[in-house]
Amino acid sequence: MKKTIALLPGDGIGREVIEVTVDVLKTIEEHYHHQFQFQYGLIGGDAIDQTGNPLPKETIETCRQADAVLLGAVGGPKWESNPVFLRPERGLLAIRKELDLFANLRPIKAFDSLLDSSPLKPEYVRGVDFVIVRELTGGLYFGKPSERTTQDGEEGAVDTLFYKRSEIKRILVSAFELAMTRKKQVTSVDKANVLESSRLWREVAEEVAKEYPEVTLKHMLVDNAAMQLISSPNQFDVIVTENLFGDILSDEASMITGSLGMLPSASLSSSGLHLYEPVHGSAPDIEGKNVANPIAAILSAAMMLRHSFGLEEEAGAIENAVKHVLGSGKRTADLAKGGPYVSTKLMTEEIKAALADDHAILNIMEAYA
Ligand SMILES: NC(=O)C1=CN([C@@H]2O[C@H](COP(=O)(O)OP(=O)(O)OC[C@H]3O[C@@H](n4cnc5c(N)ncnc54)[C@H](O)[C@@H]3O)[C@@H](O)[C@H]2O)C=CC1
Ligand SMILES: CC(C)CC(=O)C(=O)O
Ligand SMILES: [Mg+2]
Repeated sequence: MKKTIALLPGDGIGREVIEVTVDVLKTIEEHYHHQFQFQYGLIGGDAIDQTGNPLPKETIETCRQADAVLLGAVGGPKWESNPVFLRPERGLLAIRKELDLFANLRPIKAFDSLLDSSPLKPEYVRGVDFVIVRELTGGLYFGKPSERTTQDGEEGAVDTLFYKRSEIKRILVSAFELAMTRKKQVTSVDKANVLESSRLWREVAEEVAKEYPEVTLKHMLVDNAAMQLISSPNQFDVIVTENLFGDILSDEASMITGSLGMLPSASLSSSGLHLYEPVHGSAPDIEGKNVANPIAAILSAAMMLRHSFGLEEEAGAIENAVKHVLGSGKRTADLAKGGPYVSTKLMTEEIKAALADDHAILNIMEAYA
């Protein structure tokens, strides 16, 4: 299979994890006889430095001409004093809007071998397998006005949380469709006791639920949801929520798996061009040290192979390789709890070796079938 992949490494550890993820994809290419063409694009602080724009139009063009997009992360202290329109994060928000990537799927799946890496008790973590479906192109991050203002003669600031009915409906439909392929349980998270946007969200959720009689819909207030994620994460199948709540809850939920460095994601659009990105940011505190956990990015690439290219076997092979390496006790620093750990590059080499072994075994089985 021939596919073009747009690569947007971005800043900080985004560059480090994309570099090694490309190595993993090249291993897949070699073993399964595919041809992946990689086209690089600038985004974030890197793009500001080189072009003065956090999302140059050439980057959008590169993405549009690709079959899928793989992104690292953006941001960092170097650009923190930039005016708001020149912040690296603007590039990320802009690409999400530009490509209409409204549905961000963030799977939270606990690996048995990492039960000890989570701060939660193993009995809470074992078997956890749910997906947060985060609305990605609306809500507070895109609301207008978003500015400094004056009220009662005093300086203040305003951000706006606005959702159109159609925006709420399409993300809920995505969540219900996903639930139909899983345990058929949707938990819709909102703050309907306070926010009008949440009351509209609930209304639309009830309407969409009528189209999916096999799916159970539960509403949960976001503060309660934050607590339930820690106290009984096993109750969840599909969580659907608006942009800001999803952002916060998914970082919290990552600790069930042991680290933020474990969570992959897929940002989906109705156009068929999707973007895949680890949930974490550019992690300036560990940048350049070869200690970042590459698994979130590598599993994002697996999601890309499955969702964008239909390469189920290849995606499964990456996931199995990750499982195997973690099962053999290899840990990056974030998972090691002060114990011995391997570098970003070594972890990737282990995953590539497991992929090669897995493939060799498959070849032997085929030969004797
Ligand atoms: N998707 C994106 O591009 C995102 C960008 N950001 C940006 O990243 C910058 C840093 O933000 P933070 O709040 O520090 O969040 P962050 O997600 O970059 O890091 C939070 C903590 O998790 C650790 N961490 C994150 N990913 C890791 C990995 N793969 N392996 C090991 N440890 C990992 C970091 O070392 C840090 O201690 C900011 O400029 C922020 O705006 C933040 C989140 C998402
Ligand atoms: C710039 C932020 C919205 C990025 C982030 O935290 C995320 O998408 O998870
Ligand atoms: Mg976030």
